[in-house]
Amino acid sequence: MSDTPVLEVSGLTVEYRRGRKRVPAVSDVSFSIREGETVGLVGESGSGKTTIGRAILGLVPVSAGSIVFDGHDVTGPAHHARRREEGQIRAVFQDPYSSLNPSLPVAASLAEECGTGGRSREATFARMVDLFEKVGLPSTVVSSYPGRLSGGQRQRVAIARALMSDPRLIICDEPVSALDVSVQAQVLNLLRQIQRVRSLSYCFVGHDLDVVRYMSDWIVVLYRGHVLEDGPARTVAQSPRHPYTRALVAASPHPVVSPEDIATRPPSSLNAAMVTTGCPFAPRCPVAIDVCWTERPPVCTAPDGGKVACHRYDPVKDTTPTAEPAAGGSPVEVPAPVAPRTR
Ligand SMILES: Nc1ncnc2c1ncn2[C@@H]1O[C@H](COP(=O)(O)OP(=O)(O)OP(=O)(O)O)[C@@H](O)[C@H]1O
Repeated sequence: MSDTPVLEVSGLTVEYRRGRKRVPAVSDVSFSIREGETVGLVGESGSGKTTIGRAILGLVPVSAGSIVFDGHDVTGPAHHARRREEGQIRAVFQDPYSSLNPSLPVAASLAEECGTGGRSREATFARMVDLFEKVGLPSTVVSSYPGRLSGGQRQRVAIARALMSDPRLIICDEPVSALDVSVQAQVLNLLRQIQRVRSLSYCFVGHDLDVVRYMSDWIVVLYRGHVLEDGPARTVAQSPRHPYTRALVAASPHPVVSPEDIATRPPSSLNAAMVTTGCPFAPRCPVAIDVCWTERPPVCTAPDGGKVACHRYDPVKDTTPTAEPAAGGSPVEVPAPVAPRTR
């Protein structure tokens, strides 16, 4: 794996319009992806994972921060056009069926979407057959209609399609969530195998920490658009520092709280207050203390380069407490904030 960052995301903030309001979906997110590396974005529904992927793909406007790909600023749709045309950043989404034209054979659908790149029809067709073989599909699939393919085959087609332009980075957004468990491992292993051969970089989006851990070198844990923790995948999954990550690990393979729970949770005035002042996880944190409701947590750097945004992080013990604080208890000594840095 090279040390060269292929992608550098710094202070990314994305807001969506809801009526007259602009609501932040992603706030001040920073991470980098090196050549041949996989960075996993994990968090429950609504944490901003897909929005980050879409911002990298240039599909949503960026309110603040920057996205640098291969040394070039590609922040926002306009700056991104050239890289997108060159196909250097591609995506594999959860539902491959939605992006295949059901009324066209697979080959025609792919040629229509990806273009021929200056190649003849025959050469394009031959390249598809070659890529299909590499992703474990029979060559007959090129002339099949999408509706005739299994979910696993369709996802393999989506992977082949992403590879058509020889990309350097692929955004894998929940690529196995819609597949049978028996097929999930096959597709994940295929992605890993392709990565090894091509030194591809992945930004792997998922809500299942086990899957994200399996695929990633580095994991970024998101909660309501904020990074609560990041670090080497093994550390985050096996020795989580943040109370939220600990809850995610304990609940894996299911998120700590179901999406339905979040959707039906009434927004209290306390919740509303914490959005602008305290830690976003405070309303659900088992070890939150007064300061967690009123002040943004400092971003502390752990010994292995990982970061944790938590008032209760103890840099000496390199952990956060797991028990409820005693009534009126005071926080552990909080280290001076360390500016987030890309690795
Ligand atoms: N087009 C949009 N317009 C307005 N709000 C949006 C839009 N897309 C996403 N959001 C909001 O932005 C926040 C982050 O959504 P996002 O889909 O990025 O999260 P996620 O972690 O990928 O969730 P999921 O796993 O359910 O896809 C959510 O509150 C969501 O409701």
